Order: sequence, then structure tokens, then C-alpha cells
Amino acid sequence: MVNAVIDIAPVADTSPARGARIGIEGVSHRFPGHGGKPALPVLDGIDLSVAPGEFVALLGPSGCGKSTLLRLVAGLEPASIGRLTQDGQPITRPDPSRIVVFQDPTLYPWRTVWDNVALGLQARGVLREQRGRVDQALALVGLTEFAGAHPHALSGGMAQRVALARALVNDPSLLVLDEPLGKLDSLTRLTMQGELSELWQRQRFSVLLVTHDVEEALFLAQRVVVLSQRPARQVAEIVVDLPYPRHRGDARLATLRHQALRALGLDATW
Ligand SMILES: Nc1ncnc2c1ncn2[C@@H]1O[C@H](COP(=O)(O)OP(=O)(O)OP(=O)(O)O)[C@@H](O)[C@H]1O
Repeated sequence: MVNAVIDIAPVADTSPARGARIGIEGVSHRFPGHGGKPALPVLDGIDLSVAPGEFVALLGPSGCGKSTLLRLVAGLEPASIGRLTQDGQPITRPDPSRIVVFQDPTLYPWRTVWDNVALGLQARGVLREQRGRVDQALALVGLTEFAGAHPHALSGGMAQRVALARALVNDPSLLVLDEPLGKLDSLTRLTMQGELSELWQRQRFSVLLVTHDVEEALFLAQRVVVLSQRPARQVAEIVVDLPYPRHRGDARLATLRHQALRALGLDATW
């Protein structure tokens, strides 16, 4: 099935930010060794903050510890060393105000799109009073017409929109995005990047995005943090001081791309 086409109208970057302030202070993490194997150090002294409504992207080599950092921020596990905070309060467990969207949308095939999105509210026991939020979330991702469809009838891009709607229904103040567009074909991926950018400009939640795609990071984020090989340390921070909506052909993006590739230790001549 072809993706629903959504017009990306230019959106002025004027909405007030309502996202969370995230603090990551001196965070190191290691996984314990088993059966005589040594412990695995994964993160090494990460200091990073996300301002309310800010869009920050993390780039780094495969296996360096990006997803681990996201899991700590989401509260899915505690850091070995250091402090993680949301609006000044320690992050100690998962919370509906910080929602993770993974590469795989993991939709329940026997439930309709509407029911899949409603799951977040159902789990919290607030679905009865807040049914309207499911409709709002589906409208935000352009899937109102597909509310009654089942996942098998959706394209990859549409399924990932449902996963986004399932996050948005909780009205999160931080979206934690772990390669959310990584499994999409390249054209759908470009379309979804535009949609994600527009959504963020309208809603102004804070975003922490992990991606392997340098162009994606620079197109979407206000700041790109480059991590080293494991154990991950911060090796560069690239401020993308360009207004939204951004234009992929902008020469300044090409310059920043070279900076990012150099920070990743790659030859930027191609
Ligand atoms: N629960 C765990 N127990 C032990 N080791 C783990 C665990 N989770 C991740 N690791 C290891 O920690 C390292 C970092 O993993 P992580 O998934 O954070 O990297 P990543 O940068 O997100 O990788 P990729 O870019 O390939 O997705 C890897 O070597 C991985 O095998």
C-alpha cells in the first residue's frame, strides 16, 4: 500500500517549548561480566543536557553505546555512575512523559490502528476518559482515515506513524527515538523526516534521537552530539543553527556534514 501523502506546510518556529529539561551528568555505564568474562564498559563520562523543546541527535559508531544511553534516559535501567534528571528530578523508572520509539513499530496485528494507539492510555487505565486523544494523535500523524485498518494493510512508513501516534497519545514531554526510521526505504525515510520535523515544530516536546544517518541528524536536530567507539565518550558537538523548515540543498548543511564525518573518523571526500 502506498503511504498517505501529507503536505508539509512551512511551519514557523514560534511555538512555545513545552518539553522536558533532561540532565545527563557524569554518566558512565558498564554491563557486568558473566561466566568469568570481564565487565563491559559502554559509556564513559557523558555530560549532556537537553533544553525544554530542544531536538538533540546522537551519532556514533555501531555498538558504541547509543541505545544504552537512551535506555538510561528512558529510565529502563539505572546508570552505573552519574546522575540523570528530568526537570531536576532523578530519573529512576520509566514514565509516560518519556516515551521511547524503536526501529521496529511492534504493532499488535489483531488490533486495529486505533486500538494499537489506544494501548498507551489503556495501560494507564485512562482510556475511557481520554478517548479523544487517540483521535488527536492519529490526526497528528495523518492517519485518521486508517483508524479502522489492521497493521497488515499498512506500509512500513504508516506502521511507524502508528508507533509515533502511540507515543504522542501520552502527550510526552520527551520523545526518545532509537533509529525510528532505520527500517524504512530511503524515499519513505525522507518523507518521514519531514513529517517528524513538522510534528516537533508544532508540538515542541524535547527529542533525543539516535540515528546512523548523518544527513538525518543534521536535517532534524538543533544539536548533534558525536560519540566515540565504545566506551562512548563525546568527541564533538555540532550546533545546527539553521531555521526550520530546512532545505536539504542548503550549502551550510554540506559543511556541517563534513564536520560530522570527520568527527566520526570518516574521510569526508565522498
Ligand atoms: N543488556 C546488556 N548486557 C550486556 N551487554 C549489552 C547489553 N545491552 C547492550 N550490550 C552491549 O553494549 C554495547 C553497546 O550496545 P548499544 O546497543 O548501546 O550500542 P549502539 O551504539 O546503540 O549500537 P547500534 O548502533 O549497533 O545499534 C554492545 O557491545 C552491546 O553488545
